[in-house]
Amino acid sequence: MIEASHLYAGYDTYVVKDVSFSVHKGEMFGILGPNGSGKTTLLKAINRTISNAQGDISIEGVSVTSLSSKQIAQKMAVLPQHQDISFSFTVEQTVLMGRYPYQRGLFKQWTKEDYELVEKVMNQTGIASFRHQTIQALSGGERQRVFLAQALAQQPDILLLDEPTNHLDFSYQKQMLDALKEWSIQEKLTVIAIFHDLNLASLYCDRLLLLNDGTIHALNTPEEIMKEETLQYIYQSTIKVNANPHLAKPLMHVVPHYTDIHGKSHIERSRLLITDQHIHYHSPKPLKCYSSAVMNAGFGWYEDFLNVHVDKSFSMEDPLDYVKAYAEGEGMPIHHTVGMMTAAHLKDGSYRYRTEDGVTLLVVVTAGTSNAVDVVHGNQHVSDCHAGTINTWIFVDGVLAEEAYIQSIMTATEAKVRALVELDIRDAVTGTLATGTSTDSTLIASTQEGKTLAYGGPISLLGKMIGTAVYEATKEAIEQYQYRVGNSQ
Ligand SMILES: Nc1ncnc2c1ncn2[C@@H]1O[C@H](COP(=O)(O)OP(=O)(O)OP(=O)(O)O)[C@@H](O)[C@H]1O
Repeated sequence: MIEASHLYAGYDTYVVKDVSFSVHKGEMFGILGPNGSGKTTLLKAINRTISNAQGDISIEGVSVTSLSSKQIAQKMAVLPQHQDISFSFTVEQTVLMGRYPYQRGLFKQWTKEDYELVEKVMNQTGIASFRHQTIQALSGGERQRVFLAQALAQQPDILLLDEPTNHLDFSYQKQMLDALKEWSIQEKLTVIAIFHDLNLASLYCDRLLLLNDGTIHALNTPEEIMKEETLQYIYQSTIKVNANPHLAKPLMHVVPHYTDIHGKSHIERSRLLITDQHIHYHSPKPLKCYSSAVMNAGFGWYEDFLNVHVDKSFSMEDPLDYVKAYAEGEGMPIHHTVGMMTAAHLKDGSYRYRTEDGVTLLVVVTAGTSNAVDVVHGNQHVSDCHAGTINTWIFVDGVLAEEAYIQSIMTATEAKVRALVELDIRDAVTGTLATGTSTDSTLIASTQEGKTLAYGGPISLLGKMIGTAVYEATKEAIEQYQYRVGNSQ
C-alpha cells in the first residue's frame, strides 16, 4: 500500500494543497481533473521529483524520506507526460536503462537477468521488432511504449503514469490499458495514472481521485464519481452519463453545442411511402429509435424505416438476411435503416398523422391476424414463427425521455389489445380473445427536437395521442385485412 498524507506541492506557491489518500497493492487508481488542476504536480510530489513539497509518502508503512533514490526507484517507476529525447540510444538500450536501480559493484554491467527482463517487457509492449532503431526515429506512440517498457524493466511495485494513452492510437490505448490492468491483477502491480479520458478511466480504474484546483473534490469508485452534476461542475461543460451497453460501468459523452447546418427535422406525412412491396419512411436527419425490428433492433439513430411485404409461405429461417438484401436493393444503407417484415397486404395498412399542442405524431400500422395469440395461453402454442403479424410504427416530433419510450410502447400495446378485443379477434388454438399475434413488432422514433416529452403513459400528452392513434389505425388495418380475407374466401 502507498499512502500520501497531507501533501502540499508546487512552484512559487503550492498548487497541490492538503491531499491525502492511500492506494492498495494491485489497485488501479486514476487521477482526473481539469487542465491545471495539479495532477502532474501531485504525481511529482508522490515521486519526490519536485523540490517544493511537504507531507509524507509511505510505501508499506515505510516513509520514502528514509529510502535512497535507488531504493525508491526499485519500488516506484514513472512514465512522465513528456520525455526528453535529446539522446540517440536505441530502443533496447533505452529499455535497459530501466535496470539502473539494480546495478551493483564497481564494474557496472548488464546481467543475463537484465537482458531476459528487457526481452520480456519489449515483447509485452510490442516494441521488440524495432529494438535496434534509435528512439528519435520513432513515432510519438512508439516512443510512449518504449518508455513504458523502460518503466516496467524497473520491476516496480508501483507504477506512476502521466496520461499513459497520450499519443497512442485506439488499438494501442486498449492494449496498454488491458496490459496494465492484467499486471495489476496478476502481478499485484499498483498503478496510479493520470487520465483525461473519463471513459477509459472508468473502464479500467478501481477508484478515481477527482482533483479540482489542487484539492480532492471526490475520491471514490467510477460509478460514484461519474455523476452528471459532478462532472458539469468540475469541467464546466455538459457531460451526459449513461449506462455502458456492455459492462456495468458509466458511459460519458459530451453534448456538442453548435448550429446544425441541416436545420430542424420534422415528422411529415409526405415522407411516408406505401407500395405493395414495402412501406418506407425516410427522415432527412436520423431519428432516435427503439424497436423490436428484424434489422437494427434496440436503441439507435436511423434515417430509413422499412416494412417489407413477404409471402405468407415465407420461410422464417433467415429473416435478417432477407430484409438486409431488400434494403440494399432499394438503396437504403443498412447502418441507416430499421427493417421489419410482414405478410400483411401493405395497402391495407393504416396510418394517423396529427399535431396537438406542438407535438406531431405519425402512427403506421400493418396487420394480419391469422397468427393471433392470447398471451395468457401462449403455452398452448408450439414455438413457430409466421410472418402474419401486427407491425406498429410511432414517429414523434419531440424530445423523448428514456422512460417515455418504454411508456409509449406500453400505451401502444394497450391500445392495440383494445382494438383486437373490440374486433373480437380470437386465438385459433384456444378460442379465447387474442392480445396480439405471435410475431408483433413495434418501433418508436423521435426527432429529439422541439417539445420535451417526459412521459408516454395513457394520460400524458404523448400517451393520449399514441393511445387513440394506435387504436384507430390498428382497428382500421384489421378491418381492411378482414374485408380482404372475407372477399377472397
Ligand atoms: N514548472 C512549473 N513552474 C511554475 N508553475 C508550474 C510549473 N508546472 C506547472 N505549473 C503550474 O501549476 C499548475 C498545475 O499544473 P499541473 O501540470 O500540475 O496541472 P495538470 O492538472 O497536470 O494539468 P494538465 O491537465 O494541463 O496536464 C498550473 O497552473 C501550472 O501552470
